[in-house]
This record gives sequence, structure tokens and C-alpha cells, in this order.
Amino acid sequence: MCTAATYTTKDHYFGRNLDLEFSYHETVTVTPRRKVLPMRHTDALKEHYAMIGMAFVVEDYPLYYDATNEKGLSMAGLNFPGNAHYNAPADGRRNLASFELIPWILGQCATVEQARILLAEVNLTDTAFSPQLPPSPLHWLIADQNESIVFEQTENGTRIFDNPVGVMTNNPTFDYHMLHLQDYMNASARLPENRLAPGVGMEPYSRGMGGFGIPGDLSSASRFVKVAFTKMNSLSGDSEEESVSQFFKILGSVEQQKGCCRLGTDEDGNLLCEYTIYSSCCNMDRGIYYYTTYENSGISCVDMNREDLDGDRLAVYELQKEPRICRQN
Ligand SMILES: C[C@H](CCC(=O)NCCS(=O)(=O)O)[C@H]1CC[C@H]2[C@@H]3[C@H](O)C[C@@H]4C[C@H](O)CC[C@]4(C)[C@H]3C[C@H](O)[C@]12C
Repeated sequence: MCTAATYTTKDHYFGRNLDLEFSYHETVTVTPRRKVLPMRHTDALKEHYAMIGMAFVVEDYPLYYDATNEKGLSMAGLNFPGNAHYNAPADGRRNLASFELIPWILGQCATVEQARILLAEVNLTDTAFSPQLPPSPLHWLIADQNESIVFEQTENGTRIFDNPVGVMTNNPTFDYHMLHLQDYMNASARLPENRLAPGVGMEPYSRGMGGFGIPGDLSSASRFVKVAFTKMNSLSGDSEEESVSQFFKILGSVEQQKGCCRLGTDEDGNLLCEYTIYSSCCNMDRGIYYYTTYENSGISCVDMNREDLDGDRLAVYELQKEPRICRQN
């Protein structure tokens, strides 16, 4: 499972939890403007917006999981198994392999409005990056500083949804999540009032009872509700430190601890558990990508503007996974 979110204080933030039972060799990767991005079915992007994000770099190609470009436009791919449907290349459409969608959109669009226009012509193909890396079934949260949308391609074709809550999880489709959210619209961050039995002396016996009913399990539909509640009620100072810290708290409300989502065993009998491999928070206005890993909850960051953004080579930063504990005596 995965969860992605946006958050606004003085600046704008975009990030995600990446939940999986194993890790590829992902790295924080900056793609500068002149790094040629070949496309399987359409023209290569030779000059494009620079971008920063988490990617598995294979054969010098950035396979982005999530990224933000120099204008602030941001995207995250989230698992959508059983629903994502990729086609053969089709005449008259913009045929893109699913792994090309993030660099293709972020390379060319400054805003969601511009992305909507390009997305309208897209046909995601079932093209594999390589035999070892077949297409992943995904849907995408796309956001700029002003709005969020979700892009899905199912058997019924492509759909672009307005996303007024600015959060996203996994299955099922986005319209289900928004309908399901309505079940919880009575939940509140305030203390509840007794509307059940007027005149009967009932007082809340615990703080937090206004949110009674908000689910706490790790299913995709439940995480959508939980992270929407947390994000929409979130308050923080607007300094960079307070904003980034609050963003990680929002993602923390739906993080996955090892052992709580068990998937069976591998062929050697080892227990497989899904857990939050990393959490990210990118300042969309300043191109600074902050992250934590499961092992190291201290925040690390890479600033895209410290790289040569006019260059033609990827800048790749290994994740800082060593736990850091501040000893005080
Ligand atoms: C699995 C990741 C999404 C996290 C998630 O939603 N997990 C939930 C799993 S489940 O629903 O509970 O089964 C997705 C997000 C981005 C994906 C990666 C990116 O799309 C980049 C490449 C694309 C290649 O085609 C496959 C490998 C890959 C490196 C992908 C592997 C994997 O599918 C990733 C890492």
C-alpha cells in the first residue's frame, strides 16, 4: 500500500509513504534539463524541466516512483492492482509506457492545467522496461501549488478526477474513495456534542472522541479516510522545519509498521511483511526533497537547486538508512 498527500503552509509540500515488502535500489535522483529522456513510442525529451524525486535508476534511466519538477508540479505512482489496464499502442494517441508517464508529464508541464491537456491524449501501453521489470499497475496523484488530480487508466479508458482533498491511496478507483469518505463526514477534530439522546447527561469521557469511527486499519480505503482527516485538520507553524515536520506527522498517521501487514511467506519460508520503506516530503516551491526511511527516522534532504540543472547527467543520492540517535550523555 502507499499513501500520497499534499500540504500547504507558507510553501507547498507533496510527498508519499512507499509501502512494500521489499525494496528496489531506489535513490533520490535529480534529472537536469538536458538529460535526454528516450521514449519507447514517441519522441525523446531532449530538453525539459528539471525534476527531483525517488527513482530506481536502471541503464541510466530514472524510473521515478514520485517526483517534483522545477515549477513545482508533482506526481506519485501508487499501486492499483487489478484495476490498472494498459493497452497495445494505438494510432492517433500519445502512446507512453507506464514508467514514462512521470518524466513525460513533469518534463513538459508547469501546472496541473497543462498536465490535463497532455493527459487527455495519453494511451498507457503495456510496454515493459525490461523482461525483469514488467509494467507496474499504478494510478497517479498529480498536484501543483493550487490543485490536485488523479489519473487512472482502467478497462474503461482513462479518467482524470479533480481531487479536492489532495490525498491518494491504492485500490479501488478514486471515485470510490470520495464516496466512502462521505461515510465519515460527521467525524470531527472537536469534542462531540450529545445529539444521540438529547436531555440525557452525556459528556465525552476522553479527548479525541470527535473523531470516533475514523478507521485505523491499513487497508487502502481506510488509509484514505485517516490521512484525509489528519491532513484536512492539520495545523502547524509555517516555517520550513515546522511544515516538513508536520507533513511527516500526516504521513505517520498511515505508516505501516513491520509485522502489522503480513503477506505470507517466500519460497524459503521467510515471513513477508509490507512496511513503510520510505516517506518523502518535497517542498514544491524550492525543489528540496526530504525523506525518512524505515530504519532512519531522522530527516535527510537533497536540494535540486544545488545541482547543475542545465546539465545532462543524473545526480543520484543513496538513501541514508543508518539509524541516527542523538546521545545526550
Ligand atoms: C510498489 C510501488 C507502489 C507502492 C504501493 O502502492 N504498494 C502497495 C502494494 S499492494 O497494493 O499492497 O500490493 C510502486 C510505485 C512506483 C513503482 C516503480 C516505478 O513505476 C518504476 C518502475 C517501473 C517498472 O515498470 C517496474 C519497476 C518500477 C521500479 C516500479 C516498481 C513498483 O511497482 C513501484 C515501486
